[in-house]
Amino acid sequence: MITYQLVIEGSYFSSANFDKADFTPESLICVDQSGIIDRVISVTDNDYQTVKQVAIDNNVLKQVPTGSYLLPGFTDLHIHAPQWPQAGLALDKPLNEWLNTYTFPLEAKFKDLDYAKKVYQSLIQELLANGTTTGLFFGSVDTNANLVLAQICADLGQRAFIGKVAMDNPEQTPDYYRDESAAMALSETETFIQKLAEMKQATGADLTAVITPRFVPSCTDETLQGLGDLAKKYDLPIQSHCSESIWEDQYAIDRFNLRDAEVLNKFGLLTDKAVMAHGTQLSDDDLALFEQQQAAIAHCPISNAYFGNSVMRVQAAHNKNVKVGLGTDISGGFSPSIYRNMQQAIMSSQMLQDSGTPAARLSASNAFYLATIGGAKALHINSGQIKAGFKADFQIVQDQYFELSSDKSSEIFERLVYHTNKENIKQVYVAGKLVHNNQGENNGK
Ligand SMILES: O=c1[nH]c(=O)c2nc[nH]c2[nH]1
Repeated sequence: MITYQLVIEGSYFSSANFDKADFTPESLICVDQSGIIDRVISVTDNDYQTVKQVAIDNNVLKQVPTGSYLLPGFTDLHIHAPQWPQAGLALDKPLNEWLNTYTFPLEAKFKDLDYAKKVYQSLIQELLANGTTTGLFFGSVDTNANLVLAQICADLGQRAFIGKVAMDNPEQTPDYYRDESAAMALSETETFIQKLAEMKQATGADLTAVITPRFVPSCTDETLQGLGDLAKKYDLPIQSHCSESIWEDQYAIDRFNLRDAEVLNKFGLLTDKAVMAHGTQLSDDDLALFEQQQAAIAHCPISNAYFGNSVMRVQAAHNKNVKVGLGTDISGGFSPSIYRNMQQAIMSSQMLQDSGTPAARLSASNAFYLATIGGAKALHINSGQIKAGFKADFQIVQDQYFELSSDKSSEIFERLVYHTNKENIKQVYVAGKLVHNNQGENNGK
């Protein structure tokens, strides 16, 4: 019999598809030494008691307490790591003014590596505590600060996709915060790719470099083209913003006489490994281009309420087979919680429908799919489902109203989506490793 790293005994929820979350009662979820779910054993299976006993003997059994449930960890598809000190602040200006007034000055401070360390330590702890097991991060322009972020993710066990932000267009970026030239933007990106690969090798951490043009306005043509070439050369994911606001959408038309998505595609930046944030202004033709390229959208519903000028059409994108996941967009979005973003995604979709877009509404099951399978598909990772062959990324979540509300599984599920706070997330695992413990070391074992 395989010696497991971890065996969790409990009931769990996992998305079956976009429209349905499955509930599975009492099971053993067996995690192998490489952090992959090897088997899920039902209480009615013959070897349930034997496997459980071996797990007890090996001191690797974790029992989910009554009234708590195992859920897959979440993927956050859009986080600006250096904006963490600004989360919940400075949301009083439209995107372009917000960048220049508040955000570029803040990100420029990350040349100071002590500051970077302090902020990134706090951010990663907070994300893990909120059940986020995989994050797709924009760093800052400064390569060394991005390596500090990567090291902290490695130390704390956060699976991380990280990009050195490239921005070199003197017309849209300030003197104090930009890559000096296209050549510098590209060579620093390549340095970051190589140093991250070395760190991954040295630490064994799950780190991936991401090609990161901030957005079309921030970059010269040469940088956009060079980044497209680097993405191809190293076969890497790409992240940027696309049609986030009316201003950004119009900027691409004014400069290129093309839609924002078409500009990204022209430079080789809209690939099947691309994750484009926001997309509130995407047209049907843009969605068709996303589908053709198999590119994904990071839906950031809280941030979109401030900067997006409208609600992103998640159902329309999903119906066109465009991959969609959720992003907090720290700090355009004030909350580090994907739960808060699931709730906002549902509420915003209701408003979209009420304002005349038919069949726009999202359910709790839809939002949960976006937070789990949607994000994982966008990044091509086997995460977000509790199933053999998937990464053992989990959160153990307490149902606060277990004793006074319905015990129907579909209603427990909705309660978890609507009511889970950081305090209710008792433990979080990435690839079978405990990365957040809000329960005391031996409690519940
Ligand atoms: O929400 C956003 N946050 C940013 O930092 C940013 N940069 C370009 N476009 C952006 N949108």
